[in-house]
Amino acid sequence: MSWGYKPNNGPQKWVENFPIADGVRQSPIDIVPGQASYDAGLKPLDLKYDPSTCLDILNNGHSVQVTFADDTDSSRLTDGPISGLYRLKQFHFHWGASDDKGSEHTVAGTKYPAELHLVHWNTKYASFSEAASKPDGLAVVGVFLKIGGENPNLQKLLDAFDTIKSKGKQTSFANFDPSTLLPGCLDYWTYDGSLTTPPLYESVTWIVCKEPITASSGQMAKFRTLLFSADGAAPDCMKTARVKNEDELLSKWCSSSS
Ligand SMILES: NS(=O)(=O)c1ccc(C(=O)NCC(F)(F)F)cc1
Ligand SMILES: [Zn+2]
Repeated sequence: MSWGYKPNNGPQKWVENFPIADGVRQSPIDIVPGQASYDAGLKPLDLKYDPSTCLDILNNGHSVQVTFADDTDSSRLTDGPISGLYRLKQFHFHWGASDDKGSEHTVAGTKYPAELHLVHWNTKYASFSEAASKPDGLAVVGVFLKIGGENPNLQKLLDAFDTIKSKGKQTSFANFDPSTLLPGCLDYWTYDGSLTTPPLYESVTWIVCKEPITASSGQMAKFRTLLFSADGAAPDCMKTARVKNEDELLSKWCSSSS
């Protein structure tokens, strides 16, 4: 039985096979803006993405993921809270069964309907897999989705969902620019945390954007048509999101405007 989001294999059970679930820097957390400390030493994020590095879109059974060619530095993250250069590997989403929940991080207890994660790895290591388990191996940019107007950039992804409805399906997906999914303002909170799904490696510098992007309720409903289950198996609608115990956040807050 592999990990998932059901009562018998979900977040409360992950510690049985992944004891680091009880670790010291587990994500997600509740971000409490009033308790975050401002750090004037933090730089604005520098994100540069090359749409020609976009490869394919995949239903991996616990999210929908868009994967990028990471053999060059052309899609990368620098500055912000990190040192060095981190290459974009993939982005994916977490969402809920209804519009009132779904994000993994919360802001003073507020849940958003979904959360986008842009996953980057530190090029001081030879590959993503080598970086994935190192304390400074990964940097994930998180962007909240809130219900609002139709998002035409998000729609390009949703239009591909019908061909990757069940687990394991993937299809080519070219020339998508992930920066079209970023908010206008890139102010962020940052803290040292972990992967939010098994193996829960404590290898992530989290960079959570303060400003959400929008998706319509209909667009959120499209995420929920994706299935956890493989072709032929009993259909099991995908709803993701791990919500960890509410603990203090020792975060730093950057305002690139100041
Ligand atoms: N939801 S998250 O924290 O952005 C997140 C990002 C990446 C992975 C991932 O690549 N797991 C596979 C690995 F690396 F071999 F462990 C898991 C979770
Ligand atoms: Zn994620």
